[in-house]
Amino acid sequence: MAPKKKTGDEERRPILGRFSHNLKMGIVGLPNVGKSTFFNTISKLNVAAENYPFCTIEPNEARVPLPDERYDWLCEAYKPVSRVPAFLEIWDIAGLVRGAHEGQGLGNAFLSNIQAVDGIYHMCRAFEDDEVIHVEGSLDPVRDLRIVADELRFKDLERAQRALADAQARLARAGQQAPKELRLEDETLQKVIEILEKEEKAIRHHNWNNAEIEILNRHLFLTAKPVVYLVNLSERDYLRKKNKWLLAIKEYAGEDPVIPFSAALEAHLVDLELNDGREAMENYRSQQGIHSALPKIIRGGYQALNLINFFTVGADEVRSWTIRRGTLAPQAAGTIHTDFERGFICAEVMHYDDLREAGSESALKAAGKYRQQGKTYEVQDGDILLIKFNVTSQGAKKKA
Ligand SMILES: Nc1ncnc2c1ncn2[C@@H]1O[C@H](COP(=O)(O)OP(=O)(O)OP(=O)(O)O)[C@@H](O)[C@H]1O
Ligand SMILES: [Mg+2]
Repeated sequence: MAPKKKTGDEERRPILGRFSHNLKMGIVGLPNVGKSTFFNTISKLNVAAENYPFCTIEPNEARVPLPDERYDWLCEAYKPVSRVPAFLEIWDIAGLVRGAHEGQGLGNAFLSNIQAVDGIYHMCRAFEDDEVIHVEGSLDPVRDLRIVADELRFKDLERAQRALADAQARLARAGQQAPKELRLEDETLQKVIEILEKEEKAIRHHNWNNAEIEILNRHLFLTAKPVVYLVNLSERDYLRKKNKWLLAIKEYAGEDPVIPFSAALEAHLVDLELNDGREAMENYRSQQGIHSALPKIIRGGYQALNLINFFTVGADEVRSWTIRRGTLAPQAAGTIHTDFERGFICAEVMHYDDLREAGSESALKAAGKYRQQGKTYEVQDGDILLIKFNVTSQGAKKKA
């Protein structure tokens, strides 16, 4: 069977956002909705995931292991000396209030934190608790989601207007000689303003063409970032899978994913694991019929950022690597080591699904599913790679 080939230009559509393999999610929402409770819980997952020695990077930055049964299976199959899962980086961001774009609350400092992340966990509060103060005075998650979304939109509008003024000044100076690029920038920014101001829509919800996406990626607007909605429920509502706001929240979210969870319950489970051990926690969980929402939340963030995994396997190490969807084999190899990219010759590729089906590497090879791929191969989620490279004969000379 011919391998899935992806070389045509039509398929290499640019993605909105920064091109990097090191993308971050930020937790955003009104004050007191449960952001830090959630953040502290996921930070502890690092401690709970015994075999990686940490950790919160900064008090408000955490690297969370990606739950992935493919990785677990590979570790079981190869029984390597060392195992390194993939991680998702998550930032806790202080609560935003109405008027932030005009400097209310932490205002611009808050917004620049959002500027630094690539995707947003937009958290809202759907739990009743008279002891926890609500900044807006009453419980209404859809109103709260709108407040935050509007602040981001207003900030984008302000930036787009400034960028447009700048582009138009350059256009005027260039006169007849204005390059096509500059005209396109002008048109795209006008469209951005129309969408934000007239349609009151987020930039990510418009269907942009490739040239426009490239321009937007120079600005990295806040409402262009992917959003995953996290609905923080009471333990009771989460367990009975009922909450009166959920339907309206889903309606508001449209195509963006919505994940109901309970920060209080997740905190409880992680503490149980840290105090009494994993087994005790798992026992409690299965007795009570509780499913943690954390794996879904972490994978949801990963998907929103368009991140995928490839693996390297062997007796020494099984490791899961993170790349952005659309990455070609040499650049994927470069995440392992820059020499691998510089001296890339080819990649030997088997897919996790094929390995799982065949049962062993030799059976997979016998079935003709072990392939050699060149520089134009787009790495697929679940590929297992062995990189062939030669630094001395290639890159080193080229560099000289
Ligand atoms: N699902 C829940 N059910 C009940 N109480 C909760 C739930 N989630 C969080 N809380 C409580 O809500 C309060 C506020 O939570 P937290 O400090 O995490 O909010 P925050 O969003 O980080 O606020 P800030 O923006 O001010 O930093 C805490 O007392 C926390 O215990
Ligand atoms: Mg907080």
